Amino acid sequence: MTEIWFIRHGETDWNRQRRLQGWKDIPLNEFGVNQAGLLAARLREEARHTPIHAIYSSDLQRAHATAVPVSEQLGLRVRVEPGIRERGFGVLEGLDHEHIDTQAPEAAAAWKSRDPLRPLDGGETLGQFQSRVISTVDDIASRHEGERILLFTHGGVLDIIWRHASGVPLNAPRDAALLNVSINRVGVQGRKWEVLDWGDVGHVADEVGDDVVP
Ligand SMILES: O=C(O)[C@@H](CO)OP(=O)(O)O
Repeated sequence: MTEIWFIRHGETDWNRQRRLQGWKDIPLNEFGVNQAGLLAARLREEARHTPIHAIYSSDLQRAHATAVPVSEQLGLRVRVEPGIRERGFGVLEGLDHEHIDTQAPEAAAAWKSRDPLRPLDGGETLGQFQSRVISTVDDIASRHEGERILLFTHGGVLDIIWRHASGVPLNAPRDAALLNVSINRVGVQGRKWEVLDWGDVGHVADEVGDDVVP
């Protein structure tokens, strides 16, 4: 088995403003930088009794900047992996949740339908995104059999991971939170994925919310 700890990046201004980022490369805000520091301290303590063997990050700076303080504490380099970047939301990127339906009605409807085949103007279909994420994680896991690794990634990626490991279809309601700097533990053994523990934010107490929809 490979034990993977999926970690969502710290907060950005766009998270706070509820604006969709996708492939837009938005930096952490001050609060997010602080969250990354708290996460790094937590993982340094964890690593004393629970060895961690490798660190991967999405190539988007909000994930990478969350991974860097952890890599410094653990003495491990960050391996950049574009396959675990957020979904490309095309014309929806930059829009906030409040105005999305009026500013881009067709794309917003496609996004909210969660139909894996429905095209999203300028972006990835949900099905393309799912295939990219699952094949990337399977590939990484196969290189780390018997090890424990960290993957710094995004809310949409966590949604795909949770569903795949829990057997919940893409269009069914999700009852798991996708929180900034949360640690989400999954075991991967060949084709069998299993949620070990989800939504651990003990290092930041109650300072985080779930802004990921739908
Ligand atoms: O792209 C975004 O704005 C959100 C969407 O869920 O994800 P994240 O903030 O985790 O990158």
